[in-house]
Amino acid sequence: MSKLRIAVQKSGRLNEDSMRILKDIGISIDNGKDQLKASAKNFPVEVFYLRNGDIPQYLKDGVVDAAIIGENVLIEKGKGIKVIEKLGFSTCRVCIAVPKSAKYTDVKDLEGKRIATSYPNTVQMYLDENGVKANLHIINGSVEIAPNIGLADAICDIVSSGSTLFKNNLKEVDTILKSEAVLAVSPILSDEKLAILNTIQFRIQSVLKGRNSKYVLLNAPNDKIQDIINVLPGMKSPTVLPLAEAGWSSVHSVISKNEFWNVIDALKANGAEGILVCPIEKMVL
Ligand SMILES: Nc1ncnc2c1ncn2[C@@H]1O[C@H](COP(=O)(O)OP(=O)(O)OP(=O)(O)O)[C@@H](O)[C@H]1O
Ligand SMILES: O=P(O)(O)OC[C@H]1O[C@H](OP(=O)(O)OP(=O)(O)O)[C@H](O)[C@@H]1O
Ligand SMILES: [Mg+2]
Repeated sequence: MSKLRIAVQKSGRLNEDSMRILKDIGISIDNGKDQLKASAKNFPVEVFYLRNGDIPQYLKDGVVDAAIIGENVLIEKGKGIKVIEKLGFSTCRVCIAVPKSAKYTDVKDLEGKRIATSYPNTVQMYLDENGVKANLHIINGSVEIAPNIGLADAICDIVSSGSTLFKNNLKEVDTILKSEAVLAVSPILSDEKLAILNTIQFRIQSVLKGRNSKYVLLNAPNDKIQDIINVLPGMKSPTVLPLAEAGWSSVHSVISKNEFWNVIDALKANGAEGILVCPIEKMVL
């Protein structure tokens, strides 16, 4: 039986969360130190540990079948590679930044300027879309230093908290794209491998839904139950169970992380007591 070859970042910002999601979907890997390839013990998967920046080419060539990779890298180097799932970690944005003291109204201000970046294709696409001509300086790391040493008038790089820009006396002036880790797929994939990939994707979706939801249990007098049900979304409809104490019930439901605090406030306002909130490991719908 053939194995699905999945690439993950060998080391860096994506590695830990990538390995965690594989573990959470039940793929257990014996990863000896400095191993570049490892087979899962209990699933037809082989994991390849690679540089994030090299993965798009491996996907294009079909050397690996799928990958967990930063979306920004695919946009830069992976034209035509399909993303099948956004994974919700390593969120960042690719931005234009200029020295704090520089004047910047819009992208036209980059006309004729020198821009330092590790993402030349992404910047060029953005400039072309806006009819701006600028000179790109490709640097592989520490891009934020470029304006300070007189190498560039602006930079285009990844921003997350903004602290690297701040420390280098730069300000973010334009966002070219937003990125997060994604599951990407090679265009060359046999039916057998596609079936393995479908199983993996289904499991990932169950894990992500679980991560984005909370299980809530609460007690309430029976005359308040309908009001409480009205503020609970639930997967189907909330579970209502009688308590040992007459006239009281326990209500169980699932709440999305995004609306969590608003729902809790509404539950309290509608007479809920003893509210318990539990994490959900997986949600299989
Ligand atoms: N500060 C950040 N906050 C959140 N996500 C980030 C941040 N910096 C980078 N990322 C995301 O993580 C990915 C990997 O970044 P990292 O710096 O670990 O590797 P890299 O140097 O870009 O790649 P390589 O593995 O080729 O050395 C980036 O492509 C981006 O999607
Ligand atoms: O907005 P912030 O939270 O400060 O994050 C942004 C910084 O993080 C990344 O660098 P990283 O630390 O990955 O170093 P690298 O250049 O060696 O990849 C990115 O290239 C920025 O420099
Ligand atoms: Mg980095």
